[in-house]
Amino acid sequence: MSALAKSEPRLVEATPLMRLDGLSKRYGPVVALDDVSAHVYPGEVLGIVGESGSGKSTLLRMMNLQETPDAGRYALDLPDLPGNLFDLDRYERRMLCARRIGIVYQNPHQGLLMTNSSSGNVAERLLIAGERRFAVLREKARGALDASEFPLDRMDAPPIELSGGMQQRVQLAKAIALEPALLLLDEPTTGLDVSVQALVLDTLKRLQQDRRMTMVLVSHDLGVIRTMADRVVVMRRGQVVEEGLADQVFQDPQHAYTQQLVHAKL
Ligand SMILES: Nc1ncnc2c1ncn2[C@@H]1O[C@H](COP(=O)(O)OP(=O)(O)OP(=O)(O)O)[C@@H](O)[C@H]1O
Repeated sequence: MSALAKSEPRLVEATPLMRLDGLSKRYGPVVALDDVSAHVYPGEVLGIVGESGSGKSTLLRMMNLQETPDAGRYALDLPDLPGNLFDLDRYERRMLCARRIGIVYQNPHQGLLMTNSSSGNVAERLLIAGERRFAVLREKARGALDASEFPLDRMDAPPIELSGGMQQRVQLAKAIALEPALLLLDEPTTGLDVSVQALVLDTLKRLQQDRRMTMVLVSHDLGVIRTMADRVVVMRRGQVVEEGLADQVFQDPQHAYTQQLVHAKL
């Protein structure tokens, strides 16, 4: 699928950058998450895979502090943060997300102002974090767009005038503009043509390798997870049913549900 070979498995470091412990969330009678725990090591790509409704996006929204669970804890191994990030108030959450967590949504309307310029969308992230100098904003926005392999001659065009692949690159530029500690990707290539999807995945992989970026990638597409992830969490009905190194999980799935997923894909 991708022109870039998957990198060698990275050495596992002792302290996870991110740790989720016992997250549970109900929406009325629907159990979206049931005692979910997961962790991500620095520089690693964690893939989260599972059927529709298994709780993947809910989990990612929690990592982006957009939602609070009914129970559970969330920690990032970064200076000056509480042991449980759900203890932060709304303003503190917003600042932490703007400065340290980037997110790319499946639907660009969720992440972008579609009629503002692409460079303006990226600059907005920098503005929230306190940058006010116009020349610096523009230069940093240009750098982030360039790193996302966005065609710079279109940087003043609004996303609404761009292709789906380019829109995802603007989202990506906005997400990485402040070099976040954690990059969250929620079905970032779903809905794109297969060839465009491969190019966007190549960009993500290049960024990951060059910057040793820590990523959490949610996808229902095993091919995407297989291309990108070092480790995988398999979710079903709000629970983690299997977790392990991606190659192991794909070659020798242990849980009946994972076996079904893997064999359906072959
Ligand atoms: N805001 C909400 N209000 C009510 N129910 C919700 C809400 N968000 C999620 N749910 C429910 O929680 C469950 C998990 O949803 P979630 O979107 O996390 O799954 P998913 O694995 O990401 O699915 P998909 O791949 O279809 O996006 C589903 O049953 C969903 O209907």
